[in-house]
Amino acid sequence: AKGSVVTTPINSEDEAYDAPVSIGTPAQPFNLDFDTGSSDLWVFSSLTPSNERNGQNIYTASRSSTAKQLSGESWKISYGDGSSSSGLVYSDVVTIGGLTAAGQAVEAASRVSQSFTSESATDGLVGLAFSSINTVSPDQQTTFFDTVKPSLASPVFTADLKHQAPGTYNFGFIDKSAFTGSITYTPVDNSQGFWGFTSTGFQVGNNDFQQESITGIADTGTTLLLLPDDVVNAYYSSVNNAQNDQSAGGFTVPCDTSLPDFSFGVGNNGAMITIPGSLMNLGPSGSGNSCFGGLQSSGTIGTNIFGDVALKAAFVVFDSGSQGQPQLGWASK
Ligand SMILES: Cc1cc(CN)n(C)n1
Repeated sequence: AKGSVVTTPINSEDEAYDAPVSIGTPAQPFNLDFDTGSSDLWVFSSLTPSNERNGQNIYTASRSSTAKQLSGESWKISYGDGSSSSGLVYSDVVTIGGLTAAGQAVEAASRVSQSFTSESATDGLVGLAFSSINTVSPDQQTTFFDTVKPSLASPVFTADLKHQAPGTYNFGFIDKSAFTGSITYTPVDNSQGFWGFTSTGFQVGNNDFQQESITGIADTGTTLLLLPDDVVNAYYSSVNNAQNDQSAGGFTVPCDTSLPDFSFGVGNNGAMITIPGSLMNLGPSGSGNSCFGGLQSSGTIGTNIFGDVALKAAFVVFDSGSQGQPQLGWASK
C-alpha cells in the first residue's frame, strides 16, 4: 500500500505544518501537525474543557461506531517548547492520504496547555518518531507509521515541506519526481526514540566548509534549526547588525538584509543541503524592526534539532529499515 497527503504551513512564518486526517466511522475530520520528533497521535476531543478549546475540531468517540476505549490506558506528553497535553486512549480507524490504520491508538485530550489552545489551526499531532517513546501507559502504543508499516510497499515515509506552499508526506514509496540529484543516506541512531543522525559540518554562504560532527534529530514538529553556539555565531557574525536579542528570544537580523545561505553536510560523500538565505529570515521578531533568524542556538536542550527551517530545503526519507537498520535520506529539490 501507499499513501500521500498534502501538508500546509499554518501561518506566514511556516511555524508548523498541518495535514488532513480522518478518524472514526463516520469519518471525523482533523488538521494535525505531523511530528517526527514525538510518537503520540493525539487530538482535541469532547473531553477537552471548553475553556481550553478555540475552534479546533474535536474527536467524539461516542459518535464513532468503530471507537473502543482502551480501558485503564492514559497518556501525558510534554514537548521541547514547553507545551503539553494528556488524556485517555481509544482505538479507532485512522485514515491519512488514502492509507487506513484500523485499530490505531487515538489519544483523546482531556487537557491541553495554552499554546495548543491558542493555535486554532491545529487539532492535534501525528507522532512519527519511534514507538519506543509513545507515552501511553501502562501499555505503550504504536505510531500510525508503525501500525500501517506491514502493509506498506516499502517501510519508509518522506517529508517534502515547502516555504509558504503546500508540500507532501508520502508513505510507502519514494517519489523520484520530488527531488533533484541523488538521495544521500546516513545511519539513524534511534536509541532515544528519535530520527537521530550526525551531520558532517556546515558552510556559511560560499565560505569554506567547516568539518564538525553535529549530532541531532530530524524534527518536522520544530520550527527552527537549532545548532551549537559555534555554528550560530559563525553564521550571524557574517551578517551586519545581527544581534542576539534576549527580548526577541535569540538572534535577530535587520528585516531588509539579504542573508547568506546556510549548508549542512550529510552522509560520507560530501553531500550538502543548502538552505537559501531567504529562508533564514522568519519575519518580524516582535521587537523593533528586526526579524527573527531561522538558525538559533540549541544551547541547553541537549541535542541539536534540524527543524522545519532545515527540512523545507530538502526531500527527506525516513527509512525505518528497508536496508535492515533505520536511515535518513537527504536530497536537494
Ligand atoms: C508541539 C510540539 C512538537 C514539537 C517537536 N517535537 N515541539 C517543539 N512542540
